[in-house]
Amino acid sequence: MIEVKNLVKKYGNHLAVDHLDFTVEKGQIYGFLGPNGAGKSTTMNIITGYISATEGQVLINGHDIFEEPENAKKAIGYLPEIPPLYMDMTSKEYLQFAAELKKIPKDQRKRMINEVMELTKIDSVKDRLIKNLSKGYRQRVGLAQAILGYPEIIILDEPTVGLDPKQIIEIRDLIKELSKKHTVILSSHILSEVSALCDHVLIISNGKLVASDTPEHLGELMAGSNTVVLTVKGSTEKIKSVLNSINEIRDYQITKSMESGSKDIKIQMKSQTDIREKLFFTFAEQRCPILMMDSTKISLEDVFLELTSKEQINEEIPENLQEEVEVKVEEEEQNESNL
Ligand SMILES: Nc1ncnc2c1ncn2[C@@H]1O[C@H](COP(=O)(O)OP(=O)(O)OP(=O)(O)O)[C@@H](O)[C@H]1O
Repeated sequence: MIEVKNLVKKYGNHLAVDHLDFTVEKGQIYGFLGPNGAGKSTTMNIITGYISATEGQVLINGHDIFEEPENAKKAIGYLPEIPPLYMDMTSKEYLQFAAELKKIPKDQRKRMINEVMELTKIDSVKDRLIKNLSKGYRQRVGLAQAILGYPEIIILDEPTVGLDPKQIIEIRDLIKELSKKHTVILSSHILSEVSALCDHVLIISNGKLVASDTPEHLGELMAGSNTVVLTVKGSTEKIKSVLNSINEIRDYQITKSMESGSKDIKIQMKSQTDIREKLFFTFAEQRCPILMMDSTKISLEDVFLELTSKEQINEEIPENLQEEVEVKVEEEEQNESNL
């Protein structure tokens, strides 16, 4: 439905979008997530034909947004970060103007405008000048404009920014409702919003796509997901032999504990299996008492931070760290025995 191929956008020397590739399938809500300045708005502005790309291609239902803009844009309704509203028009006048621009047939305009005003709950302010509307209502007018004509794809840049909690809930409910018939792409830096609303998350950092998956799957896949932390009494050698014998363990780090003769261990599992009982019995067999054990699950917030902080993008890092940590522990043990 939307294919973004090798998309690049440079502002002067600044690379705002760095070779993006992704596909958006029909009938789902996609969350475009990233820190400030990551390139979300730039990407959305390119997909919707607002600005040009430096390199790459965007196909909307097979139509190139740059070469066949009319055909491509027909399928898209867009609410930019700052809705392009005309302050001296009333809400209804603005929607009539938008209907003309969208070339909605005259005999359908009135009905469609009434429907979107009802959907976005702006009926009560339809005759008020936009400049006299609150931010929340202006946002709704922008949204009404985006869904006018029922385009297949609705793209919303930060749709709930500046709204009060009640309005946020209403707009989210509306987005859910829209997703029954439309494909929705929304950008946000509110993680709970993306978690709650989206079927699929695209995480962008420094113009690059760093993850593309369901919110649940992202949590499971990340290092640290389904993590168990323990404090165990025993030598590093014995602890390692126990940990190496458990297949479900993907990765672990051992550090010196505050408790004398003990080690702190952080374990990442390969899957969502609960291995706490197995750990208990295997350490017990080796006569290594577990002094503390706790399991944690990763949130989308952790995934976001991990993926968007430059230092940790490389998945190799945990393994390298593990080696460093192990060497450190061994050195410390050596020092202890020398004393
Ligand atoms: N017209 C422009 N001229 C020069 N640089 C720009 C322009 N528009 C955006 N940028 C820069 O490109 C980068 C990406 O900006 P963009 O607005 O796409 O990010 P964003 O992810 O939408 O951020 P935010 O969440 O803050 O809106 C930023 O570093 C920004 O300063």
